[in-house]
Amino acid sequence: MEAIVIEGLTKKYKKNVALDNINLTVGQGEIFGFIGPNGAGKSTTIKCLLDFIKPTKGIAEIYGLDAQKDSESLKRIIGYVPSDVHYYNNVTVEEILKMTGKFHGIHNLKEMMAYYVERFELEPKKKMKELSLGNRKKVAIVNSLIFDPEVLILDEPTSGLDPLMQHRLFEELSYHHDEGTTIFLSTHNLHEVESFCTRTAFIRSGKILSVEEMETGHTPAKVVKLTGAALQVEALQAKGYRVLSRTDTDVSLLYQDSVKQLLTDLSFLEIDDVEIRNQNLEEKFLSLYDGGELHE
Ligand SMILES: Nc1ncnc2c1ncn2[C@@H]1O[C@H](COP(=O)(O)OP(=O)(O)OP(=O)(O)O)[C@@H](O)[C@H]1O
Repeated sequence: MEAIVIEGLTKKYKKNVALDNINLTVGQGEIFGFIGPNGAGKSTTIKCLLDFIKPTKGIAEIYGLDAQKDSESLKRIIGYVPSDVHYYNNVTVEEILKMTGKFHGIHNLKEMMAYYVERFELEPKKKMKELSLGNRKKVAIVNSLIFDPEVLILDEPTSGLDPLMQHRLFEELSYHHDEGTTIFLSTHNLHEVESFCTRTAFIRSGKILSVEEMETGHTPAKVVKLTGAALQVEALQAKGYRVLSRTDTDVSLLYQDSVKQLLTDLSFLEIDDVEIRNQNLEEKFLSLYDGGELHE
């Protein structure tokens, strides 16, 4: 069964189309990255999944349950970390975790609280209003992990965390993923996506531009830099190579096919030097976000 299914999801705020007919599926046990520039529609998608807002059109389902109609049941299986953490000012960290423990019927709450308080260096007696941004984020993280959710929906979970806490968070996420939790991770951090996610959707202006496999085994595009006095690359362009940059003596090309074919194609050129490397996610990200259309 798919863990998350989104079909034709659309959200309009008057004339502003925040989500434009998006389709996505996330498999059970996946770590799915969700990445896009500011205002792309990431939080809107998440808010529809959690029934915080009603979509204008379309369907969002989690484990076969409708995000809107079955939101009460879904709250029992989804752990959520918001991008901005707001709790009542006067409640303490301990009180929040106890409420979560009661709601989810955590039998070993005391033990779990002691574990997570130590892992994330929380001060249980502190009131929320006394906490810094990063410490409030840590409370939300612990609150989402403590009941072993079936699905974790994380909206920029590392923003505000110091590097040690970011590392601890990913250790905990790996543990929960190994236990079978499906993770939906919205982030601006390309490194997190590259090193942690199995697949990633790129969203811009409310539209899904592309969904990429992140796992090893996937052959990334190659960036091929050629040096030579009289480089004739028109034949390569006709074969689908894309010119990324060009000077009198250098040409950088983007190529996505077999390495054997690449070497054959290059053997017909007068080249002084060649450098071949994999396109990294940052370049992929920029090529997807730069300009009005998806470049391929
Ligand atoms: N309550 C609202 N009223 C009107 N427009 C809204 C509202 N909430 C979001 N939007 C608009 O919807 C679009 C998507 O916003 P959203 O918050 O989903 O983006 P995001 O990808 O999460 O951005 P960021 O990375 O900056 O958090 C934006 O154009 C935003 O201005």
